[in-house]
Formats: sequence, structure tokens, C-alpha cells
Amino acid sequence: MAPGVVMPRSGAPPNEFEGRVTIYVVVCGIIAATGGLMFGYDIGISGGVTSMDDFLEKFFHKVYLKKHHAREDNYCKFDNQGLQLFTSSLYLAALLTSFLASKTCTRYGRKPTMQAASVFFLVGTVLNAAAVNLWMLIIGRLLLGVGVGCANQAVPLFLSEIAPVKLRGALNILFQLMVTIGILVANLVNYKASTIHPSGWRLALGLAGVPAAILCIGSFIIPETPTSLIERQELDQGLSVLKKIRGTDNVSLEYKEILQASELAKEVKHPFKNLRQPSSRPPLVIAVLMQIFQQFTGINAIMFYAPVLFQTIGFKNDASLLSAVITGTVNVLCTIVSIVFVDKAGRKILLLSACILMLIAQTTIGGVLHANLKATNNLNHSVAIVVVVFVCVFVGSFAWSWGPLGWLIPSETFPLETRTAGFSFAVSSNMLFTFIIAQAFLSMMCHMRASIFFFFSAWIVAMGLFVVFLLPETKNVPIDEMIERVWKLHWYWKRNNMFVTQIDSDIFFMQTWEHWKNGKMFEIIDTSIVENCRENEVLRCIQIGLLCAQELPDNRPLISQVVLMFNSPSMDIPVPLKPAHYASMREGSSVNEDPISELQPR
Ligand SMILES: OC[C@H]1O[C@](O)(CO)[C@@H](O)[C@@H]1O
Repeated sequence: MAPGVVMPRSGAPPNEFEGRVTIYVVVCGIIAATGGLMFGYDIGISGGVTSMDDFLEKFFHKVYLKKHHAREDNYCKFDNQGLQLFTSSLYLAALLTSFLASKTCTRYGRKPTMQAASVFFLVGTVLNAAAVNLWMLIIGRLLLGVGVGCANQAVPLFLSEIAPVKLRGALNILFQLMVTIGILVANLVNYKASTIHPSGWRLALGLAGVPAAILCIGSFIIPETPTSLIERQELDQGLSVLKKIRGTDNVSLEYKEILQASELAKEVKHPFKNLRQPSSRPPLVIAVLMQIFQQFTGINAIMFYAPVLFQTIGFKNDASLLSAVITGTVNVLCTIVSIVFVDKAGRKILLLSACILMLIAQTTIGGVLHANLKATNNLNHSVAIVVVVFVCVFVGSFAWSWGPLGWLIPSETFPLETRTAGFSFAVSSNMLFTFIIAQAFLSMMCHMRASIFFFFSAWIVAMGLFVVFLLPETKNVPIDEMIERVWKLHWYWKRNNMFVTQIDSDIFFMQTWEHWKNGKMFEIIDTSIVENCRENEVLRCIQIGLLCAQELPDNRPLISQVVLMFNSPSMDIPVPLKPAHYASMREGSSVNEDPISELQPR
């Protein structure tokens, strides 16, 4: 192989898998994406409900009194930990559940995890709609959170795995599109429910059952993903689903690729432990950073509390909800923009353009509020309109970028062996930071006042730098070829031998073994291994292969031990060797010694 030329593992040229975009794959994608509808409905509904008088009077009497106390500071009207806990408890439960859901995704599949999501969600909804005290409300929210944790783990993975490579971005974004539709529907429901007294809030919370019911029924129609089937040894079924979703019988290359990925994944007994290996670091760091950044744009300060925020700046109850409906509509429309462009323009350009616009929007909102909104005076009408317009600019640019790509990028950048475990970190980080914002925003607004928007602006600058320097482009890269085609080539992430992984060493040693068996002299077969390392350790690994193959009389068991050694997930790769081994092996005097036992994991 020419130096530096790295072939995908299946040997297939990138992007050349057979198959078209079938109606079946699109329908399955839409059904699965209703998991996003549940999530979105929840995000949108809590803001509206927590600003409804009937609800506040029943459960948060103090806030109700404060809200109607004319002299109360505008920025602090809604600052109440209990009220914030109502919103945020869901995310706490989702955070913890996502780790569990990662295991059910691997062991039982993506589909049953989605089914579990819908059941938890339905039970939570019933408790919420029937709540007679705060505890019923909170427990209901926790169960909704369990549902969201399962759905947010399973759905994006499902979408990325069934998608044909050229449409992976678009199909994955269906999830976020459903999130935004859920938010919009919730805003509309809030708008109507706020006029129904005294139980409009029950209707608002109870309607969350609709998307859960759709997902529950729909999940019986969709198949399990081929990847998950193959990973769980249901090879025939995996192959037949693959043929069905690709609309062709000619899927052998893609099948082989998934099979290889799952063979390697099988070696990994502890995917969470494996995430600690250097080769998992880049997708993990990026997955977590994407979530922190997504939430510190300040999006949920607006999504959860839009009606509250608009009331803060002086809109009446109805007008506030109406403004939330406007921003919700912008959110949906701009997510569609993302679906259209993500696989053409690529991920980075969407993220960067959004950073620029969001920065302008946040600083303008902060400036306008700072100059015009005093503690007890509302904004005058035209200034309030300016704020709404910039909120729309902010929400729109978020919607074509950090919103959808926050899910897409982590779902496509991990290798199969750590995909569900790695993705669960993305989901849980998203939930954690959503929780933090939900819990802290109203208090932050009370203390920081308009400066809170400058706080978010500073984060947006950091995000822009992250995109420019650290985020690789993953457009049109097959999902199981990220290591070779993305990480190994990135100026920063390729450093420190991070990608001399067990995959490399497996291939390397297998090739070496084949050559040896066929009586050929050893030669360096994959020069990319040598090229991608900067430290001597990798060369030392290659030397082991050489020594074993050439100098030991009974080389087979030793080679298999070496392969084993490289497969061991508990060991960092490359494995540090003691120089004494070289000598003893070279002299051929220690064939019966077990060199592996002397090797210590780093
Ligand atoms: O559309 C906005 C919504 O999208 C998310 O970022 C999820 O991807 C939510 O946290 C936010 O409320």
C-alpha cells in the first residue's frame, strides 16, 4: 500500500455502497424520530405551564404572589428553586437513564429501548396530568425523564445506523426536527390552554401522551437496525433488513463493513472502560464539548422560559405565549434548512455561520435590555419588538446548527465498539447541562440581569474557536470509517499515537501472520501505522511482530498471544515492552517463557 493511503477496513472505496434512499428507510426514520417529539413537547410545555396562574396558584403559591406583586423586581419575579426543580427534574432523570439505556441499546437493541421510552413516558404523563400535589408532579417529571433518557439515546443512533451514508446527516436531523415541532406544538397548546380555567395546565401536561403513544405504536412497525442485529449475532436478519432498507440485494460490501466493525466490537468487553483509551478520546471530548456548548449558547434559557422571559420584558401573558409561538416556528423552519444543507455544505460551515449570528443576537439582546429594562419598568413596545426579532435570529441560527448537530456528530463519530457507550456520554452531558441551565437560569437572570446575555456571548466565541480548530468535518464519511478517514488525518487529534488502535494492530498482525504462513518474508505491510506515530513505541510494536514471526521456532502461539495482548481493552496501546524481552526472544532461549505475563498495562 502506498504510504499514507489508508483504505477503509472493508476495502470498499468510500461512499460506494449500493442502495438508494428508499421510502421504507424514510418512513422508519420519521417514526423513530417521534422520540424527539416527546422530548420537544416537554421542553416547550414547562415554560408555558409555569407561567399559568392556575398552575402557580395551586403548586407555587409564593411565585404566584410575587408575580402579581407590582413592585417585584422584573428580573427576579420567577426566581424560585421549587419552580426550577419542576422544569429541571426531568433532565436529572434523563441524565442517569442514558447510561442504562446505552446498555439496553447494546444488549437488546435500539428498538426495545425506544419502546421502553414510550412506556415510561406514558406513565409519567398520567401522573402529571392527574397531579394533586407537588410530589405527583415531580415523580411524573422524573418518569418522563426516564423516557427521554431512553429515547434520546436510542433514536439518534437508530437514525444514523439505518441512514445511507449520503443522507445520514439529513435523516439524523429528523430527530431534532421533531424536537422543534414538539416545542412548537407545546407552545401552541400552552397558548390555548392558558385560556382554559382552572385546569388548562392539566390538558397541557396530559397531551404529552400523544407523541409517546405514536412512538409506542410506531415502534412495532420499524425494524431493528442491521448494525444492532449483526452485533447481536442475528446475521441473517441483519442482512435481510439491510437489503430491505437499501432497496437492493447488492449490499455485500456494506454488510461486510458492519460485520467487521461488529467483530471488533465483540472483542471489547467493557465499552465504558474502552472509552478511556487514547483512541476514544477525540470523539468523547468532542461529544461532551458539543453538548456543553449547545447548552451554553443559552438556547434553553429561551426555550424553557420564553413566556416568562417575554413577560419579564413587559409583554402581557397572551403576548408572551404568542412570541414563544413565533420563536418556535422559526426554530422548526431553520431546522429544515439544516436538513437540506448538512450533507451538502457540511457540518462546520453550519456551525460557524451560526456562531457569528448568535453572537450578534445575544450581544444585541443584552445591550438592549441593559439600556432599557430597569428593575420595575417594562420595555416600551418597539424595543420589546427588537428583542423578539433578535431572539428569532438567535433561535434560527441555533436551529440550523448546534441544535441538530449536537446529536448528529456524536452519533456518527464513535467506532461501533464504543458507539453506544460514547453516545450515552453525549446524551447525559446534554441532560446535565440542560438541567444546570434549567435550574440556574431564573436565578442567574435575577442576579446577573441583562449581563446574562453577555455571559452566553462569551461561550459562543469559545464555540467558534472550537469549530475552527478542533472539530473535523464528517460530511459524507461512512460511519464505520471515521478512524481512518477523519481522526487519523486531523492535525491535532492524530497526535500522540492516539489512533494506533487495536484495529490497526489486529489488521497488522493478521496480515503478518498470513505472510508468515505463506512462507513470505516479513515486510511492513501497512505503512500508515508507521506514519501516524510520532513516538518510538509504535515502532517497537512492529518490532515485536517481526521478532515473533522471524525468530521463534514455534511462532504460532506466541503470535496469537501478541494479538491477544493487543486486543486487551484493559491495556493501553501501544504496550510498553521491557527491553529484556528483545534479547531473550532474539536468542531463542525463552520460548517457553510467557513474555506477556511480564508486560504491565500502563
Ligand atoms: O430546539 C431547541 C432544543 O434543542 C435542544 O438543544 C436539543 O437538541 C434542546 O436542548 C433545546 O431546547
